[in-house]
Amino acid sequence: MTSERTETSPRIVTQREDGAGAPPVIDAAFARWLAERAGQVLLQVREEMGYADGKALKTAGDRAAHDLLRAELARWRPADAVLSEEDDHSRLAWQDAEPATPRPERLESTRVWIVDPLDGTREFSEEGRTDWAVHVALWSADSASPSHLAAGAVAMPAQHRTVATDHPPAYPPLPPGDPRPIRIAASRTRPPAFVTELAEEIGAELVPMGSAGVKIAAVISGEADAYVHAGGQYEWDSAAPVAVALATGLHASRIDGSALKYNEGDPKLPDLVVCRKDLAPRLLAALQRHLPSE
Ligand SMILES: Nc1ncnc2c1ncn2[C@@H]1O[C@H](COP(=O)(O)O)[C@@H](OP(=O)(O)O)[C@H]1O
Ligand SMILES: [Mg+2]
Repeated sequence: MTSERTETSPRIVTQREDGAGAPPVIDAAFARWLAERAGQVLLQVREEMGYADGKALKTAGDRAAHDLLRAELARWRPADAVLSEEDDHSRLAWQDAEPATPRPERLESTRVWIVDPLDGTREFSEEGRTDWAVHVALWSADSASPSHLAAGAVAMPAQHRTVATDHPPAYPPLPPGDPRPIRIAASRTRPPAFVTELAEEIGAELVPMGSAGVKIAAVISGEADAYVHAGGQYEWDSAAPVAVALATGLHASRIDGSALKYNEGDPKLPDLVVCRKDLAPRLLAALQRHLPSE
């Protein structure tokens, strides 16, 4: 007996070709699916609008990706809470807001999707740049890891790649035996002064690029040895790429070495370091000497 399918046997369809069918059930694969769908929408927005009005392009991209993430999360994970850059900017640090401001629902939830619909917004609006990303992470109260990140995906549609925890990338290759400067990925448009000082002290090179997700993906692929940032950021800027970095076996922490925590009352998460494990002691020691003042 043969198990080959005949011309007339029914085709098992798990997902419609327009991508609108049921997404994967497993959270990590769902995160990849969702980030990639939003990435396709962003490519379309760029295609349709062009680059003449950068501000309008950024706004339209942010909005379109946010709407897609919101709608798909409401449809496929209706019981879960969401923390999204686009929702939360209006009422960051709710503790300091008007007394009547309600406590965000996500703080009572055991599962919270932390999403950045468009990370590297500035680069998205510049023709030819590929250093922008969509971040989708799942925070779970049940996760055993200190960060409580249970899944994450970073889609980089203009680079035709996604890194995600469903298939964590291999640990980055160790550098060749010859000594060569450490490469630190840093903001292309606003590298913190202390990172420049740190790089000088340890003889490192700065590799400028946009988007926190793209920079952490560069550490994951071995294109950079570390990403060091301080001076301001929010949970959505790092949750998804940190989930992937941790799943790959890399070091990820605050710059004082403490654990990165997500789904906090105030979503500000102003600093972090992501690097290979062998580099962490040296970088953290050097960071101690260069900690920026609050
Ligand atoms: N000092 C700061 N304060 C707040 N957010 C910051 C920041 N520096 C960087 N970020 C955010 O971190 C992301 C990566 O920045 P950069 O490309 O400069 O490294 C960007 O996210 P968005 O593009 O989602 O706004 C940016 O807004
Ligand atoms: Mg961002």
